[in-house]
Amino acid sequence: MSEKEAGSSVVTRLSDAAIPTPDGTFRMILFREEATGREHVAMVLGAVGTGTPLIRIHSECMTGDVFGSLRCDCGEQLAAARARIGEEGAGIILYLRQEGRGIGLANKLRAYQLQDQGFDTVEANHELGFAADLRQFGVAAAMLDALGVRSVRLMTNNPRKQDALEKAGIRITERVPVRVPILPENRRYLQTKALKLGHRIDWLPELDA
Ligand SMILES: Nc1nc2c(ncn2[C@@H]2O[C@H](COP(=O)(O)OP(=O)(O)OP(=O)(O)O)[C@@H](O)[C@H]2O)c(=O)[nH]1
Ligand SMILES: [Zn+2]
Repeated sequence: MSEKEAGSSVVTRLSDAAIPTPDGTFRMILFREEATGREHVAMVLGAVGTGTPLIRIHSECMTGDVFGSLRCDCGEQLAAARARIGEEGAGIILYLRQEGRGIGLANKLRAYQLQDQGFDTVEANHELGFAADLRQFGVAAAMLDALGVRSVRLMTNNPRKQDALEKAGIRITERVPVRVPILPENRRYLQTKALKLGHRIDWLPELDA
């Protein structure tokens, strides 16, 4: 095991194994964030220690990632990122255990109940006493550092994620948009992300409903 520090985050590499997927055989590398005890995952395909690999930093969304919830775009984004990295033959998915933009699964389900009563995703967080987004990305920088990666092309629609990663010491040479289908179930969520959280979702047809 080896410890790595970047910014204020310290991570310890715990273990790893090959994980074959339809998009290629990734190496799953598990890290522990010392400040919180949370275990975060790096899925690494191919050689990434040189150049500027394509990466996705994905925050845990059990409802979308595992169970295919259509309330959000997470599951589609994760699959799209894996496929795109598979096409390039190299890249990294950092899977961060900050469910519900950091409020945890229990509170996210409460937030969904509020959304069913008419609150949007940001208002629901506020109603529960949380800021709109509690996530920290220093741990992602520490994991990249441990993997020998200092410069990346980042797959995201979220400029705040980009800023946070740059502040944590990672150079971003390009932001690569992640296009996902707009469905009746996720349309309002995507609109709110674009209007209130600053996401660049240029393919949303209109922003006024
Ligand atoms: N609190 C809350 N969290 C949500 C809701 N819908 C999805 N999430 C969480 O939002 C996070 C989305 O993470 P990402 O897809 O990595 O990030 P993003 O900010 O959407 O930015 P992108 O890189 O463009 O996808 C996950 O942690 C989800 O669990 C919601 O309605 N309320
Ligand atoms: Zn989600």
